[in-house]
Amino acid sequence: MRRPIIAMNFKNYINTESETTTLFKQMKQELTSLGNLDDMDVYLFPSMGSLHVARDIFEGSSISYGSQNIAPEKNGAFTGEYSIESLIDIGGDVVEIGHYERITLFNESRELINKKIKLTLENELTPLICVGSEETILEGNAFKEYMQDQLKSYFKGIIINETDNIVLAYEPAWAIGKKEAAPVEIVHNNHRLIREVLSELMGEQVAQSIHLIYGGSVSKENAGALVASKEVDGLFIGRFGHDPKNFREISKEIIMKKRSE
Ligand SMILES: O=C(CO)COP(=O)(O)O
Repeated sequence: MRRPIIAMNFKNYINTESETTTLFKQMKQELTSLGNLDDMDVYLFPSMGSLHVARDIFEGSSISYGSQNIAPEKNGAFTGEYSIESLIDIGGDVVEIGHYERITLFNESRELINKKIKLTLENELTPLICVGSEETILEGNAFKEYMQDQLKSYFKGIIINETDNIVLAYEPAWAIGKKEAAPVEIVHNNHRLIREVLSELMGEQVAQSIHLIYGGSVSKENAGALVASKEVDGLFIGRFGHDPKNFREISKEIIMKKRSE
């Protein structure tokens, strides 16, 4: 059984120590008010300069935190990058890799993403890998072909085991930063197709162990419908989770829908 996931990417929206401290304390309180979350995974990706705040507030709780990016190697000459050694040192256990903004704004190649996935798995952390970030709406065979190509290059030379904790976040570029999320039918169908591709590449058993979540303009209004499919293991929240009350509502939808399956 795959564990349901509540994930949130803060990008560079909330950056100061005081803002982050206030927000994280409120979010922790809101999540606590939802009861025991031992059957869920909560992954938060603060703005990189605020990781120490996440450590101070979430260490020892069931809320995990991680970095929005890492250097492709453990250490060395990578000016301006964040080392996985720092993340491990600060108690992080999840790494976001290959977000659409990393690809378009910072020219990340598939080869580089492949190295980051390898490094994360070698260090026994959880990679949360963004996929499907194409600019145009792709469905059916066109989407499947895109995914075959992307996943082949992302996992090149990597042997995946059922016991590895891997999360793929389907984040179509055309639904990021918008008013509305991708239509529910497209999300559910494309998740099914991603799983088919994973099965072809890695075998059914391994494919079934990989988590698939959706991201792109997730809100308290659309969260319930988006997670109402066994193919969707959770959501990757952005802007519409900045208000702790909205974050609570979105989390509640995920918890309710996944527990009732
Ligand atoms: O990119 C996202 C999560 O990684 C989604 O962001 P928005 O929800 O703000 O569109």
